[in-house]
Amino acid sequence: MAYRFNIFDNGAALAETLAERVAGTLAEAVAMRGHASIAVSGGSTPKAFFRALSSTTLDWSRVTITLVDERFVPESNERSNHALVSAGLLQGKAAEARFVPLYHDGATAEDAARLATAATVDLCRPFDVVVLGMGGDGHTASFFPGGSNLQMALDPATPRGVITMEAEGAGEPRLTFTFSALQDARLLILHIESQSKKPVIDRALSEGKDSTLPIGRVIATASSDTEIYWAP
Ligand SMILES: O=C1O[C@H](COP(=O)(O)O)[C@@H](O)[C@H](O)[C@H]1O
Repeated sequence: MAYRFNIFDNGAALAETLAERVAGTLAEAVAMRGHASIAVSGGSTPKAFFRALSSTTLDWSRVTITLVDERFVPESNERSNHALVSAGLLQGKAAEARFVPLYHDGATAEDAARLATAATVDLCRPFDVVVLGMGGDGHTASFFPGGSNLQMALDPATPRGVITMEAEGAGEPRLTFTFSALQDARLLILHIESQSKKPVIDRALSEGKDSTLPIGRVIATASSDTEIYWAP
C-alpha cells in the first residue's frame, strides 16, 4: 500500500508529534467502541516516544497495550521489551492501561506463542494502532532476514497471532505477531531514528514487495497505509 514519509529535525520533536497522533487515534477508538488496542515495538528507539505518550490525556483505563514482538526472556532481563514498556510507557497517566505480555514464564517459546495468541485474540481484529520499528538489517517486529519462520510470518494467509522466530541477528528466540495481525491496523506507524537507517528504509521502499528487507515487504503489502516517522 501507500506510505507517507514524515521527517523531523530530531527525536524529541518526532516523539511529541507521534505521541499526539497515537493518543488521538486511541481516544477516537475509545469514543467509538469504548476501548482501544495498541501494539508497540521494543528496542532502543521508542524511549522518548513512550515518555511523551505516557503523559498524554485520555482514558487509559480503556486502553490495552501489547508488544509487536518480544525476546523470549522474562521481564527481569535487561533485553526484555516488556521491561522497556513498564519503565517508559506504563507510567504517569498511562499507568492505568492494561498490558498483555507475549512472554510467559516457564513455557517454551512455542508454548508462549500459543498462550500469547490466545491472550491477544480480541485485540488484533484489527489493532487500533501498531507502531513498528526497524533494525539496521531491515527487520521489523521479529521478521528477521533469514529468520526460521520468516515466510510463515509474512504470509498473509497465516492466521493472526503470535509465532516464534529464530535468526542469527536476533540473539535469543523471539515471539512475534504475524504480518496478518499487524498489517490492517487502523493506524499503522513505522518509527525509525538514526542517519544510518535512512539508506535502509530508502532501499526497502524502492524494492517494495520483492525486497529482501522484511520492512519493504510489509509496507508494500499491508492493507493499511504506513505513516513513516523518521529523525536523524
Ligand atoms: O529487536 C528489535 O529491534 C527492532 C529495532 O530496534 P532498535 O533498537 O534498532 O530501535 C524493534 O523494532 C523490535 O521491536 C525489537 O524487538
